[in-house]
Amino acid sequence: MIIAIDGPAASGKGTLGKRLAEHYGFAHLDTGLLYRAVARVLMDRNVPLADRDAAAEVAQNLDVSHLEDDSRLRGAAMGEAASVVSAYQPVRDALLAFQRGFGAGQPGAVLDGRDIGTVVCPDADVKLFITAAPEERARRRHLELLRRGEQAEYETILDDIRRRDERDMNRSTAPLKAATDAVTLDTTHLDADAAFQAALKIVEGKHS
Ligand SMILES: Nc1ncnc2c1ncn2[C@@H]1O[C@H](COP(=O)(O)OP(=O)(O)O)[C@@H](O)[C@H]1O
Ligand SMILES: Nc1ccn([C@@H]2O[C@H](COP(=O)(O)OP(=O)(O)O)[C@@H](O)[C@H]2O)c(=O)n1
Repeated sequence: MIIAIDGPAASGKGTLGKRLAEHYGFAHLDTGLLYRAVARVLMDRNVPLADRDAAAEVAQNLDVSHLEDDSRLRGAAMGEAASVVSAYQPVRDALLAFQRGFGAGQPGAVLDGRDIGTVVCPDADVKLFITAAPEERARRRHLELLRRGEQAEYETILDDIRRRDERDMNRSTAPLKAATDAVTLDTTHLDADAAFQAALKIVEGKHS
């Protein structure tokens, strides 16, 4: 079984994906980490993010084995940079096969990102589109960054989130949007436990 989770920045996709995967004993892939990792390699090499050919070359040769271990990937700068390189079609093309093959040989997989229900797994068994008001998402990300020890201003994070959503929704390739057969879950007034319970109902409802 494949569960696809999409939605804007800091809506709780990863948190939910992890919990659903634990609940069902499925593999989980936070696909944002792939784009963050491409951005990180470019930044480490001092290559401008605007260099599309270099970004494509990095994506084609990306080492996907240590994504979860690297806390720098989760920083605010990398999220912004990921959103720039993720708009390049050759970068997306290079990362597609890995995402589509993810979870093969497992009882199931949960993938979260921006285009899982629309492009990566259009035949997913369940598609969730997780949203929350930008102010609530900024509040969550602010807390998260402070906990990680990153300097962060709420207003700056809110601006960053709005700009990134705008870019992700309006790019020509695989824009952020709900698949026509996705169920939208607004978590503005749901804590992580309540969001998980609501998602579980949707998943079970699709399979009962
Ligand atoms: N429903 C929720 N209510 C409050 N905080 C949440 C909720 N879901 C996730 N969080 C917290 O918000 C932050 C962003 O969540 P995350 O799962 O990383 O979002 P995304 O993967 O969509 O960027 C994390 O610190 C997470 O613990
Ligand atoms: N499937 C995906 C996942 C992420 N991305 C891009 O990667 C960026 C970082 O994604 P992320 O999921 O790690 O970001 P957060 O929602 O955690 O802030 C996004 O802003 C998108 O531009 C994408 O284009 N497609």
